[in-house]
Amino acid sequence: MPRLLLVSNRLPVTVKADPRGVTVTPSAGGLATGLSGPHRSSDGLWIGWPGDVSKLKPEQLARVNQELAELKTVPVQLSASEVARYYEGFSNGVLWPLFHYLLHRIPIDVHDWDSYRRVNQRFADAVIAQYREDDLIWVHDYQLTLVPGILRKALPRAKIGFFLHIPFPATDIFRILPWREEILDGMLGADLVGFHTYGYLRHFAKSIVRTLDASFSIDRVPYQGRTIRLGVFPMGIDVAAFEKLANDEDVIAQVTGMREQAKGQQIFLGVDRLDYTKGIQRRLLAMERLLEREPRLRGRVRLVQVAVPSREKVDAYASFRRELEETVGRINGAYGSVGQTPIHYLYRSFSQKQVTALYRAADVMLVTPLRDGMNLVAKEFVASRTDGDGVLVLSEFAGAFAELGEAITVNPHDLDGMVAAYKHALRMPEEERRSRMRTLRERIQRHDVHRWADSFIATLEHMPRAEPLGDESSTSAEIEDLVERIREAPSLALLLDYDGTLAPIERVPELAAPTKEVKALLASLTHRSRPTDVNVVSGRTRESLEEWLGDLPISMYAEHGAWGRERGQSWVPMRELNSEWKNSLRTILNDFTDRTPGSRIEEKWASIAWHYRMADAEFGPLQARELATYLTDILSNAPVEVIHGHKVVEIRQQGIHKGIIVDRVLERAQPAFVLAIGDDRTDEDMFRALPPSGVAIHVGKGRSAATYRLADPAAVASLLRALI
Ligand SMILES: O=P(O)(O)OC[C@H]1O[C@H](O[C@H]2O[C@H](CO)[C@@H](O)[C@H](O)[C@H]2O)[C@H](O)[C@@H](O)[C@@H]1O
Ligand SMILES: O=c1ccn([C@@H]2O[C@H](COP(=O)(O)OP(=O)(O)O)[C@@H](O)[C@H]2O)c(=O)[nH]1
Repeated sequence: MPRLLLVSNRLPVTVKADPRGVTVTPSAGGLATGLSGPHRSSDGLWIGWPGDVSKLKPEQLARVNQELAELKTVPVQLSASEVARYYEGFSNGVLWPLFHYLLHRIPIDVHDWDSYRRVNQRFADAVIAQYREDDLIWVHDYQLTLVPGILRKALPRAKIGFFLHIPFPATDIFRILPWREEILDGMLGADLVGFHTYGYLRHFAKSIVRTLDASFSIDRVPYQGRTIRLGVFPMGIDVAAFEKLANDEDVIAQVTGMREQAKGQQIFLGVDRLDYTKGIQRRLLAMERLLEREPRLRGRVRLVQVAVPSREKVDAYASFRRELEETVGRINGAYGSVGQTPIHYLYRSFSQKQVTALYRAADVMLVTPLRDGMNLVAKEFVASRTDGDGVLVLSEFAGAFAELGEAITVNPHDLDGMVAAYKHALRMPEEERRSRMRTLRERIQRHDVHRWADSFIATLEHMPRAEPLGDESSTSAEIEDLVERIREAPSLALLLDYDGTLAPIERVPELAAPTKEVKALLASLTHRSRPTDVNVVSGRTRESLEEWLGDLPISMYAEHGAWGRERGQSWVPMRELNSEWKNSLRTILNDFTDRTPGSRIEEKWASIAWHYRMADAEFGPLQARELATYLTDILSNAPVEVIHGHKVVEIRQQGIHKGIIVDRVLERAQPAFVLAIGDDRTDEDMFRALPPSGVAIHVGKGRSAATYRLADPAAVASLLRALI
């Protein structure tokens, strides 16, 4: 197995310093357990933040670093300001509430993006420093979404996986984020992007379509010359470890103690980080309503709520804690008595052993988040019930819901429904409880955390390595060489595309008029000391070219070569035009345009184009596919071609393409050197028709038959200027 480089915000260690010294101990969280096997067996490294070590003395820090190295971990130290801005400010103040659909928890003014970007760069730098050829890199979670993108640029052929542990929200929520493009682009730096559920995967894929103008098919995303695979990998837990703990003598003694103490009462249990996503407030309100409506239950049920301190410096967490504690006080004040308290609220963290004892002691486990990526507590409860009893109440908004359908399911936004679920749980006959628990146990046993880690790693390992696209611009030395060759040629013909080559692409095509500089440049080219034939070969109409370039001493070819106006002459068709086939199309195209808001028809002489650039990012392509299939079918005997281009379906008379202009120019001008420049698929026809001595330049990224590449119209202008 290749070496594994694991990257997560937190290292799976706990650093403790007290007057006796400092210790670094591996922590027992879900991720740490699941990945410890592959980490060890691949002789891998884990890169992450070791927690706040700022108060350690230099000799203590040296000791910590040595222990971290022994544990095969690489620390990324964060300053107090980075913790405040990258971790608390952006990751947990913005991304966390947004991805959990809780928009009102996001501060109005967000300004920690810069720090998020810089810290992601620091994590990526730490990976790059450790990387050896053939390593597998696995980056985790929302704190590090930019890391795969940064790594892809530095290590184009590396195998990179990314796993998101929290929900990916619906597109309309996600696109609120001003940095949505950067986040998606960062995640797509990976070869494999994993999610807990298919719902999250689908939301991600749709966001790609809407935000990056990319496409996807089932589980593949073609993006920047690579194919990224999306996968569903629901995380499990270390079932064997929980089963073992559940049967531990100490644990059983604790369970007996708790049950004794709660004699005559049914125990409801909640175990969560104190987080507003976990639905703790509504869980309490439902309990309050139950006690209010069912007086006979007062003194007969208790809710033990563990609330682990979490992200306390984030305002939303601090205010949520106040709200929660007020509710606990109110319920206990109203329904408690000298001898009993309905809500046992424990604001601290417990060991895995203590948590397992709580799971075993409970009658009803309440897992009722408003949203939760997975929720491992639900699975740990099931794993701990080696006695086969216990009822799980589970929110349909937890990722775990996709696997644990035998639980009593609740919508935490429906308080009456929650109350009904509590009653159902209290009354459920033992036989039914055991039957449901049996099925739940079988399911989590099969899909444990080791299987989760192995299956992600195996999928990543077997993916083909990304091949660099080779679409970098030509070097300045290469371009200087080319310019020299052209300058030496006794005569020259230039075939220049317009949009994307002489003018930048505009969202509204009518706005792409040439600048004064470009027009002056074209004019100067015609005055070179050696004969120079300047041709603009465009997909635009005659009218557009005439309006924009008609006063220049150049030749122009419109509609991909259907029409030409050669220097000093008037517009003539380049082929015999036959437009009868158009009549039958107008009704169909009008119908599609009416049904597709944002689309429009552009009628030219030799073609009709249906543009959908401004239509809905998902609906437009769907309609276009239907239109193209339908037209190909009904026009199979007509002398036309149906071309599905970028955001356009074009129906064009057969035999008309930019390639036909190459022959015409060669024949007319007999140039010693011919140079064609273009950015689009239609320009490839021109490149293919060049004689062996001709040279083609592609503008921008993407595949092309051209030998040279320039970045953009500005680079084209500077090359043309060098020819004068
Ligand atoms: O590191 P913290 O800020 O203290 O937060 C603890 C972790 O919380 C989140 O957990 C998520 O991952 C779980 C496992 O996949 C999943 O069951 C749960 O639903 C998620 O909320 C967070 O994603 C981690 O990065 C944090 O370390
Ligand atoms: O006092 C506690 C309470 C919880 N946990 C652990 O914290 C994790 C919580 O994971 P979950 O996926 O449920 O939610 P997250 O906190 O990651 O959002 C589980 O493994 C719990 O066993 C713990 O170790 N001590």
